Amino acid sequence: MSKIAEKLRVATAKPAGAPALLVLEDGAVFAGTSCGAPGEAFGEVCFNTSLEGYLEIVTDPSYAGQIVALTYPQVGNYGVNADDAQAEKPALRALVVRDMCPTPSSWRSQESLGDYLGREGVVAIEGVDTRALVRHIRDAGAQRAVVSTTDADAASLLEKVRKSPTLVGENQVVGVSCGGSYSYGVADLPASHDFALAAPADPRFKVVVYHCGVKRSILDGLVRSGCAVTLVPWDTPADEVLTLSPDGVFFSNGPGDPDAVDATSRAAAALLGRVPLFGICLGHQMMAKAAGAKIDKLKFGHHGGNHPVQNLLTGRVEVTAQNHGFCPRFQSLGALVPELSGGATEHVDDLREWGRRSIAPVVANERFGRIRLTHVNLDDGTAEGFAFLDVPAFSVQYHPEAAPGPTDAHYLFGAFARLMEGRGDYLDIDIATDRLSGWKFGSTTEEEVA
Ligand SMILES: NC(=O)CC[C@H](N)C(=O)O
Repeated sequence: MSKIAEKLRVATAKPAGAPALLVLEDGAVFAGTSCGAPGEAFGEVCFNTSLEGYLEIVTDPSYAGQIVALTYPQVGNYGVNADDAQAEKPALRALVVRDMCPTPSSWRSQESLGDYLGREGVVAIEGVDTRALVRHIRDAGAQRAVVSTTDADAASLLEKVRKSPTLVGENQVVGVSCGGSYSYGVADLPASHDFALAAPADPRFKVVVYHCGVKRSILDGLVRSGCAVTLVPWDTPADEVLTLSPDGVFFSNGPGDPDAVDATSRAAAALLGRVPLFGICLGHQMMAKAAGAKIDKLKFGHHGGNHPVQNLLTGRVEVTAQNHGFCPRFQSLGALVPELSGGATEHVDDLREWGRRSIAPVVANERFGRIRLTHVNLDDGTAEGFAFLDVPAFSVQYHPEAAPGPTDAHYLFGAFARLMEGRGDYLDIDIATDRLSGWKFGSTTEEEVA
């Protein structure tokens, strides 16, 4: 080694953390070192493929009950800034990375990610071959796992993992919802984000948000589209919400198995047709369940920032942020309406077929009338968006608020505003000229606010 290289090695070497182990329920073992809080944490292991936005991922309440592995190899380079956090506290069980950077460099950094995780009590392991881990999960599927810095015996950890609870059937929303109602408005926007400066001053809509573990960026998206937001707990009865006389109701993202979150889907069923509705991710699943949809569990889910989704109304492909392990099945909502489905009478197994035919198919739902498939995942053909045609409501499985990820789909917040204005063409728009939300395709800040 040259003298310079040796000096560099000494200057950048970090002190080795305590030994740590990641053990999967199928017996796979990954050794590494601790880079967060000491302890032992159980959960379903998944991987997120985003290239940046680790704080947004770590603080996304939808990760409650899960161990998250980041595929980007070096994590923590630009530190942590509280304005980027999606919730006050992280809800994920543990974090797995290849290499944790202890010396962040950014003018926005307030502390290192490792220090943040330690302070928040999140167990984390580094030094894991995350490529091997991802290939393993891709083949074997999502499963229970443990990260431990306190037990060095893989056999003993495996025994504990196999006794730990599964994600399926557990209500994780209870732990990340709010205790009572509160409001969120222009004054609450994160001050260091450019858009906070350009937000509309006078909210035009009163919106109630079912807080199932909502990401702050979703609230920001609603406020930027002219909403004054009141958040209510996940199990608030629909009648209580209606006494607030909202212009619209929003169903938020949230963790865990949607089939374990009955009170929220019951509320969605009671509100459909009585007030305009919009749902994202778990909210999409809640609205679909209200219409009787069956929910599938995906083999290892969609967690990342580059999932291609085709908008069947415009034909355009949006690159989207995603974070879900479950998905409602479009085919379970009802029989096709041939005259609104290009003459088709039979459901197709692979929903990408509708994009090939340039058709946005419609089913007849027993309870709520006609429902249109508006968005499809181009990687695996899963359903990504529904619009009800006979009641004012629509929802998407992916994350238009990004955080982290691309903002191609931010126009959906503007669409919700148009829905609340009673416009039938609220979704049938050209992304490039969507002016209502102030969004200009390709820009990252609010440049024009109508
Ligand atoms: N981000 C979310 O809202 C996730 C929804 C649900 N918990 C799922 O995993 O599918």
